[in-house]
Amino acid sequence: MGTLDDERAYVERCAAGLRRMLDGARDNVIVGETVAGDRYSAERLGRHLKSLAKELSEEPDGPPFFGRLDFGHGSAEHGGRAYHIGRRHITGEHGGPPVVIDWRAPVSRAFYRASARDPQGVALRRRFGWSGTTLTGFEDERLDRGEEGESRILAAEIERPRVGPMRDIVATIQPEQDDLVRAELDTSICVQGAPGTGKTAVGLHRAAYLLYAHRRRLERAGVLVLGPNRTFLGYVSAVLPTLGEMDVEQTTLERLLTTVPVTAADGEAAAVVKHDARMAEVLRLALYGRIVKPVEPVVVADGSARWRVREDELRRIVDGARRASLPYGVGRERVRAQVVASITRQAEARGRTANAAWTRAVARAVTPSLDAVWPAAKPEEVLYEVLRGPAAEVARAPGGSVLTEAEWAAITWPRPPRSVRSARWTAADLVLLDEVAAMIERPRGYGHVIVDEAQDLSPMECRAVARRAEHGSLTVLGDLAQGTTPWAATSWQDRMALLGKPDGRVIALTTGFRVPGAVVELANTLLAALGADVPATRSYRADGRLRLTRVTDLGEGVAAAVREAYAYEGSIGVIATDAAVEPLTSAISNHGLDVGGRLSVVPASAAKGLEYDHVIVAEPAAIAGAERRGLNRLYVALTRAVSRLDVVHARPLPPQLTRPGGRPVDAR
Ligand SMILES: Nc1ncnc2c1ncn2[C@@H]1O[C@H](COP(=O)(O)OP(=O)(O)OP(=O)(O)O)[C@@H](O)[C@H]1O
Repeated sequence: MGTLDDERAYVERCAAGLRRMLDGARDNVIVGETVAGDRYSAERLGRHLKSLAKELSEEPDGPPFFGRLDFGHGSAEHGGRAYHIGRRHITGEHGGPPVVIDWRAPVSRAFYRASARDPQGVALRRRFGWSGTTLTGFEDERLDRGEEGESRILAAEIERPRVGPMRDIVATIQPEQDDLVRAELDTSICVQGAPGTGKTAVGLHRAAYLLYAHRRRLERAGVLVLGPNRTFLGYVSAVLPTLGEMDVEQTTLERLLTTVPVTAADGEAAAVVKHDARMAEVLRLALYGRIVKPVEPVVVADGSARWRVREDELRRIVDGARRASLPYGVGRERVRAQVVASITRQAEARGRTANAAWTRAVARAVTPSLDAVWPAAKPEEVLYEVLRGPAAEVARAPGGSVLTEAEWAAITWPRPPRSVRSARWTAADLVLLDEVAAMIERPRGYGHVIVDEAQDLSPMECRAVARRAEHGSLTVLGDLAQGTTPWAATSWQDRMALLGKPDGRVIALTTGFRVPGAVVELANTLLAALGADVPATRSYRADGRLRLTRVTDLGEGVAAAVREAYAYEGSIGVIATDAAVEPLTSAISNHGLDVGGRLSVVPASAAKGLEYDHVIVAEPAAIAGAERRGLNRLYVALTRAVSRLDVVHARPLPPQLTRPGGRPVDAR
């Protein structure tokens, strides 16, 4: 079974194994660059080996394993064997069995899933405790004897103060999370989870798992992770590389859709219309409205000959291409090809040989006729026509009746730019431009797309994501209670349909690993007022502290709370309305306290998905009152704390925030 000394000796074997892998990878870099069949594979192989060599040599000296499974003799497949499980596979000596098994391998699954009730052949599960790279101890569960208990190592990992960016959770993935991490590649899933239930962690580990299980397919097709903003990505983007996965594209939807600079902003009324699913129809009609009925034949001069495609034939060609429901750009090229084919037939009937150069020349020569019936289109031009105004005039154009007059008035430019080149685009316009671009030419898709904070996606944004997962699958992560956009989701079924996966399973995660129990209780009192139909959650954490402090001067009060927070280790986040960030930053600095380092002052609008060890929420009533879904915003702010939450307020607290049981919160 192994004593601590045995296990320490095993750590040495792992180190030797890693050295062997590193030497092997280095040798292979040299060989790989010369042996691969073609340039593309040589490059790929070379890149792969180089990154493996780099990874292995730069591997932070993390623990080589975190767990061990000893199978009982009764297990058919693994009878009597023991396996160490770690973040990465470590090869054994002389082609022998690996010394460490990757956490994603099928056999590792039992580490996360086996229980006394269902031991899955496991006699003993061992969890290791480390201090840096020193193995400090282990905990055993003799599942074959029905032993299974609360793990101290697990609790310590979950309750550890947070510093720096988010870490992986491979050592402590919970069974309900493991189910989602290992869901089949072809299944799209939607995870509804209260704050801190590990949605983001699950999404990232699912990406790593899928890449392991379907490496070939996904390396080619690509995996995309979409987060709500850059700060969030900064917080989570190190997790996949530490799991050895460098090739996942992690970005925000806005960045993914940015084809033109955003230099203007919409008011809420305009944004709401622009994000409505009906805009897809408006844009479709505007784009296809550019196609006009042919009124002239196509005539191509060719030396002494003149080739002609009659008006009625051209009309048939155009109608046929329209009916084929091809992307607009492909339709245009089909019309061109059919016109050229018709001319080729005529020419050949007259004894002309149609070689490639001649065909190309004819194809060029028909462009003016093609432009007249099926003009080339750029997304900006189409959107310019839609937003150009005046509203009443645009409303009469194709697609006019899809929106009401008031809606047209909301989105058309009050002072239209002179030309498309001088148009100033907004963030919502990016989504519309993407819609048009995709109607002209299908965008690149991915094998798997993971979208976080998905409750905030608008119907038009969902369509943009759906297009990228059309031939792949989706992991949708979110919490209906945390929706803060005007178009936030109220039901996952609707969103999954908009995301193109109406049959995607919706699964709830209900155990919170971030927020301490007392804080969850307080935040939960808001739920009734949020109108979101979400299951109740419980916190895994019995530790933590909640304090409500009424002050006369908010800046002073917050600075005092910060000073106290500095006495503990871990990150500190002050969360306030966007407008209060500056004055509070000054107030904190004026008290001689450093902003930056482990203290951040965060606008409530950017706090989503983040967590701090100690959170100070400044003036909840102001956060709740700052926007239409201000109470949802407050719910997000209150649920960022890992160890301690201070609520500091000069104004009365919002009445929706009550003590469990319904008593209003007494500030003092
Ligand atoms: N099984 C686990 N073991 C250890 N830590 C975990 C586990 N699951 C989640 N955590 C930790 O709990 C915290 C919250 O996780 P995460 O950010 O993924 O939750 P979330 O559901 O996305 O939250 P939110 O809705 O607030 O964005 C993180 O620090 C994460 O590492």
